[in-house]
Amino acid sequence: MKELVVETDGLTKRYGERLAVDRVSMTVERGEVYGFLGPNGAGKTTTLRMMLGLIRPTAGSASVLGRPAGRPEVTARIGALIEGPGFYPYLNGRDNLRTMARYQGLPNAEVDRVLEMVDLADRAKDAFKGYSLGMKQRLGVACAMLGSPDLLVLDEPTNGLDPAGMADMRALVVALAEAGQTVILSSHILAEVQEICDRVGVINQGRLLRESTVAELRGAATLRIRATPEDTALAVLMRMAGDEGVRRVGNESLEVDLPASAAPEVVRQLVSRSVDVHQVTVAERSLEDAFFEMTGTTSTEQELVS
Ligand SMILES: Nc1ncnc2c1ncn2[C@@H]1O[C@H](COP(=O)(O)OP(=O)(O)OP(=O)(O)O)[C@@H](O)[C@H]1O
Repeated sequence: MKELVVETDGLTKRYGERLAVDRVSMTVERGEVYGFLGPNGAGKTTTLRMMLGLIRPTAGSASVLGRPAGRPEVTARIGALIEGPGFYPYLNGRDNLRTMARYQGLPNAEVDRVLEMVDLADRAKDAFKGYSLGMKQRLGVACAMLGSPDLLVLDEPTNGLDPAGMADMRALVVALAEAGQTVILSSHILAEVQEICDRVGVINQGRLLRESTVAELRGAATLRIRATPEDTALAVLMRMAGDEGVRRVGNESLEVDLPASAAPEVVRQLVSRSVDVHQVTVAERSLEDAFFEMTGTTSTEQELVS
């Protein structure tokens, strides 16, 4: 069985009348990149803060590494980048990290290790204030990685970055994941989560709507086929995918509930019945489609960016 690094049970946070987090029960397994996905104000940061023991839940519980969240020995095993780290602007990157490392009783060699990891070793002697936003964020991740934490929590790590900075940050998370690091990454950017996460928790208005792998969330792929005569094509496809497994899409295409791997056999069967196959494409739902289906809202209403 997979080891759970995080497990929350009915985790709830109320601010006066506002229910910021509403009975969230989620799990994060060791070694995975968990995408915590939801629009602005959904309750992501509040949930993460409870996991880190920065705020207390109104009800429910969070356990991290098998212990109640907030215990000092647990917090010491988590590296977090939440709401931008506070660095000294006139100190260089390395000295900023050395200050943090000293505070945690870590040697200077550990600073050099994490600087390499985030690809900032070459710029380590430059003053922090001269760094680009992307470099500042990467230094924040380096800081969170000091002491090799069991869990890395990144709250909207690409927020405010330009496309190149975002790509760098995504590559960094992928590299960390490949090195076996467990990561929770919150984001409102669906395409980003789809690209780098193993599993996703979708949160909206404080409620966890779904927790699953990206593939499960998107559902099975379907085949889109344009073939004539359509009636014969329909009969062949229904024999292969069942009556319920074939639909007309638009004027000319048929959608079939079969995986991409079935495409060659589908074409063979159609051709053997003298059907002309004009086009076969694999139609995959994006995470964005799945999200909107779940929440029943449009991107403008949800302030989601993809
Ligand atoms: N300290 C607080 N006092 C009162 N309300 C709060 C507080 N912190 C958060 N909230 C409210 O709780 C809800 C959830 O906020 P939270 O910051 O957790 O959302 P989020 O998903 O992280 O959003 P974002 O992507 O904008 O950071 C919001 O309605 C927010 O206004």
